[in-house]
Amino acid sequence: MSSAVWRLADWDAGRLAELADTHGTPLYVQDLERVRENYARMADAFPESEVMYAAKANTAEAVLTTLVEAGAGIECASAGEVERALSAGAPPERVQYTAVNPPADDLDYAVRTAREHPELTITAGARDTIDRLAERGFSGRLCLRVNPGVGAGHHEKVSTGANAKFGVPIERAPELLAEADERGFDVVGIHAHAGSGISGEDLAAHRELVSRMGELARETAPDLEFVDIGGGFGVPYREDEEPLDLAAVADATREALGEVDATLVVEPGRYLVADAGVLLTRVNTVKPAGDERVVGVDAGMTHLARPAMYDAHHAIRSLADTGDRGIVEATVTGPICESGDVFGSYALPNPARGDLLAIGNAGAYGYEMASQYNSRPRPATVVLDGEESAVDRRRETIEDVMRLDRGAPWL
Ligand SMILES: Cc1ncc(COP(=O)(O)O)c(C=O)c1O
Ligand SMILES: N[C@@H](CCCC[NH3+])C(=O)O
Repeated sequence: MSSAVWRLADWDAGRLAELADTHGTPLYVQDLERVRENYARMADAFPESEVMYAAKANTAEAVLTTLVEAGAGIECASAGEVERALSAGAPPERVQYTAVNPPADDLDYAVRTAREHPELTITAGARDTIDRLAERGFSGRLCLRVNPGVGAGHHEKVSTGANAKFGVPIERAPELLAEADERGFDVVGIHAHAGSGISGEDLAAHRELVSRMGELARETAPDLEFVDIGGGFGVPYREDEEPLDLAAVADATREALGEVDATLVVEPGRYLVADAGVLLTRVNTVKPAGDERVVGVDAGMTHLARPAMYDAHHAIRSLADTGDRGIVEATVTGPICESGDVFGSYALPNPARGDLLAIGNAGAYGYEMASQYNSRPRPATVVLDGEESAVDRRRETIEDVMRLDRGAPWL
């Protein structure tokens, strides 16, 4: 079995430096072999279950096809993700669209797609959504998203299980399931998701969610096909953090679920892709600031939003030939005109202009949350597979950024 943790030191510095020279920076690099290893570990821990990859973590085409080929289904948060999953070859019966306050266009798309592929499952988290599906003539495979009343996650902004935006209160689920059944929907599953980045003490909250879902399945819906307990499996972001003991988590999950006559579904996103990705960036500016150095790099919050958004920590490794420059405390900042555009403070070999740095664990919610704020083009993604490498997403240009503008000369 592959190592449960892959740290920045495990990346081949020479190869990353070559990729940066060839493709420029900032550059996302995603290792498909590591994605396969992560999937295999998850599938191994949950052998009689279905693993649905939460595509929102990373929709690079090669990542989706790699996971589909490995056997994963795909959990999608939008019409765009469903389209990506299907075009990556996911069989429609392994695709789930989780509708969260869905825009009309998404529902139109989902219903049209379900007409063509009746095996597709649509998950609704509000009675309103069920009504809107019915209005569009949908009576196919329906899953009900439940709000179990217990949330978890690495930050309050990613804890969903007790947030009223997500799902119907668990107490109302029996009534809504029965009603949907009477209205002629093919009610196939129940779903809940505690939140993202669950580890340590949060695991107890997750077990509580699983136990409530088990009870709901036994009590009200004995002929469901599946009970989906969401994703959220955490990964270590700090170099001294331990990885999840996935086998123990899986055992505790099965115990908390109890006997149910339905398939257990898990929806990992981060766990499958986070440590398989790095963001490469070059130092542009070095400024002394008291005992510290302010180190400006060419990646910022528009490329990797997590530090600005959640104060998330991502390890940074210098890939430069730093000789005996010594270690300094460096505040690593981006090029965006916001004070929050800071990755954090790092002890690094004294950085110099042109040094290449690798930012770790960038494979999940990295490129996906990138924006064009400050009219900054989004970076390229290169995927690695053994000795092979390929550009999965090309770097945007300023023309790409302006493509939709009214009156752009090339329109
Ligand atoms: C419904 C649902 N499923 C799965 C996931 C995947 O979460 P994670 O990437 O933490 O595994 C998310 C994101 O939090 C989600 O909202
Ligand atoms: N975007 C979050 C995870 C949220 C997942 C979506 N429910 C993060 O980077 O940690």
